[in-house]
Amino acid sequence: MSEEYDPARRILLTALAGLTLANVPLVAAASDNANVLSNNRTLVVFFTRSGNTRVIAGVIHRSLKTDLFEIEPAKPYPEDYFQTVAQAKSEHDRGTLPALKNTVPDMAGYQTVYLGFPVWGTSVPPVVQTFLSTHDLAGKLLIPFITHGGYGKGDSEDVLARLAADAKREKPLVIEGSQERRTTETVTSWLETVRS
Ligand SMILES: Cc1cc2nc3c(=O)[nH]c(=O)nc-3n(C[C@H](O)[C@H](O)[C@H](O)COP(=O)(O)O)c2cc1C
Repeated sequence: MSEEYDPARRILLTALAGLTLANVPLVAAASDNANVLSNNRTLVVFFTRSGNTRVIAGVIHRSLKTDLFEIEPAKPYPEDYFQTVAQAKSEHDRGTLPALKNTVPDMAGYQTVYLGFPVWGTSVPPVVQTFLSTHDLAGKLLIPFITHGGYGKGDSEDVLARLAADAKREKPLVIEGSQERRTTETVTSWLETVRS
């Protein structure tokens, strides 16, 4: 899995900075119909680690008044960035698809699905592949939004074509996001200076 970053690249999503989804209703979490909104035949599904994809999901969710579902693994990824990269690489190399914490209760009720994820190892993260393998998107309009750390969407569209073969697919939004690797390395170096 390639995970080399160019430190000169700009951090994107600054225009969207400050937007969070802290209080939005999630399909999986909603038990009081809080997620029943005016455009409830459209679902925004997303996976995120460091938050970039969540910001975009939130913009779509609020703009279109859709339902919202966060893909989460049953066993969370490590908090440490480098351990997560190692685990993701191992899953990728072995073809492991981690189990989901939750599934969408009524996928049949949605006509349009926006699907957002970060590029991991030049591909679709394994847990997003689990989502695609366990939800029937046949006949639905699938609109991907993909964030990456400067190296583009990789083979994401091929994976979507394979795992959602019977969905109608829209051209994805592909957008560069900030790199947790660079942030981690910068902060770690800074900590060394303030500690001494
Ligand atoms: C495990 C892992 C693998 C990654 N692999 C790539 C990659 O192959 N190419 C790339 O451009 N960025 C890669 N990135 C960076 C993310 O795609 C990028 O920072 C993304 O915007 C993060 O989205 P998020 O904040 O929603 O998690 C990787 C990040 C992680 C954690």
